Amino acid sequence: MPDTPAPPPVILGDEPGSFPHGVLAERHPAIIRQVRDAFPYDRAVHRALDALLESCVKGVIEPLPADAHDGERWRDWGLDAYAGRSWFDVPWLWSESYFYRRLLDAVGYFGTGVWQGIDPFRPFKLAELDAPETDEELAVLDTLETRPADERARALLHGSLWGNRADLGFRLSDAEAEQRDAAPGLVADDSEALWSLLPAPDRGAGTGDESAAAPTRTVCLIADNAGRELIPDLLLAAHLLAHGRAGRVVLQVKPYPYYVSDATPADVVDALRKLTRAPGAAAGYGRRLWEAMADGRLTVRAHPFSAGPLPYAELPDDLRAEFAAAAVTIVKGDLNYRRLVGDRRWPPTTPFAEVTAYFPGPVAALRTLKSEVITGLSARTEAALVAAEVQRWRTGGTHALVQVRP
Ligand SMILES: O=P(O)(O)OC[C@H]1O[C@](O)(CO)[C@@H](O)[C@@H]1O
Repeated sequence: MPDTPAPPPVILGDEPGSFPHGVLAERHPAIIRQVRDAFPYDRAVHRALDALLESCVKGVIEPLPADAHDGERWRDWGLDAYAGRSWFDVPWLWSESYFYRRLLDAVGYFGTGVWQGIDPFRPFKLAELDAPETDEELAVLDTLETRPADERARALLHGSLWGNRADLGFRLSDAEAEQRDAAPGLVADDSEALWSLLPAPDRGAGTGDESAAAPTRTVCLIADNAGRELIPDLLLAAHLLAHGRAGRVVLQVKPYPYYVSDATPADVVDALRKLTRAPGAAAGYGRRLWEAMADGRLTVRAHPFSAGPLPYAELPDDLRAEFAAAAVTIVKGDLNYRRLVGDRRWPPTTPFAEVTAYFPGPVAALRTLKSEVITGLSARTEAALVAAEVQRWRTGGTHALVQVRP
């Protein structure tokens, strides 16, 4: 039996001029500057932010404070092996993730002072939630309500997919991202396979009497960004519950602020309040979601692993069991895609099913492309993308994919 070939190398940020290097050397300092200006932080926080900035650009990975509540966990995740090394010389996935954990330390998020538990990205998240574009997107629901259920389902799935473009970390240092007239190209579309994993629509469902819906299975949704991505995710969840496509939706969010715009439980509540206070059909979605949370059909989880630096191949047993029992686990966004397939230099035509064979249950990725890793493309699609955009299609946020491993 020939040995299984070694996987391609893990992506590092050690190549000046490369995308990962730019994220570590330019985007992270930009995020530190934006966070510093967003709050009336005291001198101690400013000193800590200066030290982190120095460390990011010229220094090495520092260990967590000795009294860090999650020190043991980060040591299990590899901190002892990486402390003392350059941010650019360890797996990019790991160093990027650890940057956000160190940023929370610098602003006193886990401390005992006035900044304890204050999300350093909250101003950016609230500004997005209150932006006119968000109201415009919610107003579309009034029109959508007049369409047949299967058309609504497809529209809400696409809303969840393209909601991933709204990513503050991606935009904070790429201001043109919003203005760029994205040529929204789907580089892979397994949407029909995704729908086939879900129970058939319940004929009586959608009548508002969800109790009529057949007892169906759980859909896990590993969320990504708050605001204009989380709202479409919640709308999709509401539709699945209302139409018998899921008996329960488990929404996995982050236990603390992460990657600027990643959703926390507080962001879920903000999104629900936004919906319930919106005019038109959006308020009905908000009320149904609020009730579903209250009766357990919508469950929100915030597992520590969700804000960790490891690939999903290293899922802890409790999450493995949860995903194994689900009809499908929908994995949202670019970072989750990197964790799902492994942040490696896969040939783009590497089968998605091959790199996700370890995943304990059926899995679907909904992602806009914002980093280099890619799998599951046809040779024809790859050739067309390269001919049109060289390698820009990988990181510009203008292309997306729906990939499924049943
Ligand atoms: O919010 P998303 O879709 O996970 O995107 C986060 C992505 O943005 C970046 O920080 C920069 O593109 C990536 O490193 C990361 O995977």
